[in-house]
Amino acid sequence: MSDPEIKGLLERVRAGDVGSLVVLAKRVLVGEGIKQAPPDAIAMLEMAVKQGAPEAALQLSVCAAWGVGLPRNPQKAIEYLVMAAGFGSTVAKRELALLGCASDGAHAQAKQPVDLSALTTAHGVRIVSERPRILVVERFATEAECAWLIERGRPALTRALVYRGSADAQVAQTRTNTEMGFTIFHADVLLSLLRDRMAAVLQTSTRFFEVTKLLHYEPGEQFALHGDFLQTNTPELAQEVDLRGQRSTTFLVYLNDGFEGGETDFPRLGFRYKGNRGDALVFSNLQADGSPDYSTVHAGLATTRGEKWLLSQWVRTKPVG
Ligand SMILES: O=C(O)CCC(=O)C(=O)O
Ligand SMILES: [Fe+2]
Repeated sequence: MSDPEIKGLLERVRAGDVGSLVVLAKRVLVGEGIKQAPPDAIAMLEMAVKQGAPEAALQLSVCAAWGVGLPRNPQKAIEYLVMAAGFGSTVAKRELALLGCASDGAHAQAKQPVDLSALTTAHGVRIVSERPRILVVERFATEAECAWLIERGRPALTRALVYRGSADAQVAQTRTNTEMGFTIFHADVLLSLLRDRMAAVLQTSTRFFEVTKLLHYEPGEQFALHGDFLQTNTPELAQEVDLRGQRSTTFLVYLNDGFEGGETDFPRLGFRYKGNRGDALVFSNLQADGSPDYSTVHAGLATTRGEKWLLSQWVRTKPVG
């Protein structure tokens, strides 16, 4: 955002425009065109909430769920969702329904925390291979959760990129599909709990998780053979691995049915997997000594009919800052 744009925004905020206050708060939260100051951003969002702005309550629900600008507190996140629903937000009402919560805040009146354990626990983990470690979790996500994630991410899709010789990602013919990342302005409470569910399967913490990606393949689009571990053959990539850790694990959730082809193919293992909607495939990318395991190279094969939607979570060996 340029200086004149910020100036205009500040003027509208001073004139009492609550919508502009929310826009400004979001910029301040991430430092876009203005100095980053998360506590100020939270204070602005709280001010906007006092004026009944559903967008502000929704953003606060994300901040509380993800621990951005606020200590991580899923119960508090749900309180903000209830507030947004009270201000008339249909998105908040739908998200609360998905989380199994009443949108009238009945639990708050009863002074009872919402039981989130069912949302953050996974059942039916099946070991497909010990070495390399491959797991399948059927019905990891519900149909409603899958539909929600597709709907939330769809508007933000852009061409998927590839990391090659440098730390900057590039367009490549080997990756022709589209993707989006659930950054703080696309994320929501549900996804934060789904990541807890993934962490429960992996017996780790979401602190090691990169930004969760939504992948979309139209017929003919593919993600050609690749390893998810990072190459360390250039100084930039070696430094990146030193600093941020290797990509140790990949967690994929298949979000739709009804396409042909489109399997995740591991040619060196003679293994191919195509989940039904909600099923998860989890695999390790590293050997026991932490070096890349080349037997885990894999491809997202092109679909021959119908589109494919997938949630892709890369997990590092070090906390992601
Ligand atoms: O689309 C697929 O099946 C594979 C996706 C993938 O390889 C990844 O996200 O790392
Ligand atoms: Fe991959």
